[in-house]
Amino acid sequence: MCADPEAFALAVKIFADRYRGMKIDSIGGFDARGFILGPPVALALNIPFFMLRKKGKMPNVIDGAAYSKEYKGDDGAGQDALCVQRSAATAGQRVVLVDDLVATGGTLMAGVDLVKGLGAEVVECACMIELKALNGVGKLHERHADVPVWSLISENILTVKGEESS
Ligand SMILES: O=P(O)(O)OC[C@H]1O[C@H](OP(=O)(O)OP(=O)(O)O)[C@H](O)[C@@H]1O
Ligand SMILES: Nc1ncnc2[nH]cnc12
Repeated sequence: MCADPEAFALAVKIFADRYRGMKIDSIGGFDARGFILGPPVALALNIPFFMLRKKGKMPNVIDGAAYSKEYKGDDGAGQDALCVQRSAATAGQRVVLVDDLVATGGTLMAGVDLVKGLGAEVVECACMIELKALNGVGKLHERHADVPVWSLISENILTVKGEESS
C-alpha cells in the first residue's frame, strides 16, 4: 500500500471519513506499522497522534504487561511489551487506536489496557487487515467487550506465515 500513493491516500481517506464527526480527541498508533497509517489519519482529522511504543523506547511512560504474538520477532520468542507516555491521553478523552493488522489480538489488548489505564475511552480499534482465523477480536472482547474492532479487510486470508510461503 505504501508503494502506491493512490491506494495509500484512499485508505487514509476511508479511515478519516469513518471517524470524522465522532468527536474523537486523538489517534493512537502501534509501533511500528501503526506509525505509518495513524499520523496521516490524525492530520486529516486535525487531531493529535500519540505512539504506543515497544517498551524501553520513551521517557515518562507507563509500561504495559508482556504479551505474545503469533509470529516471532527479534527475540525469537514472539514476546513484546508496549509503553505509552503518561501525557498521551487524559481521563474521558475519546481515542481511536490504529494498526496495520490484527492477528492474535495481543497487541490491541496491550494498547487498550494502557489507554484505558490513562482513563481514556477507546472508541474503536481500526486496522487495515484482520486475520479472522486467529480470533484476535474474540480474545480482545474477553477482556474489553466494549471496544469494537473495525478492519478494512476482514477475511480468512493471509494466515500463512512468511517463512512458509517463501
Ligand atoms: O495481533 P497480534 O498477534 O498482536 O499481531 C499484530 C501485530 O503484529 C505486527 O507487529 P509486530 O509488533 O510484530 O511488528 P512491527 O514492530 O514490525 O510492527 C503487526 O504490525 C501488529 O502490530
Ligand atoms: N500473524 C501475523 N502477526 C503479525 N503480523 C503479521 N503480518 C502477517 N501475518 C502476521
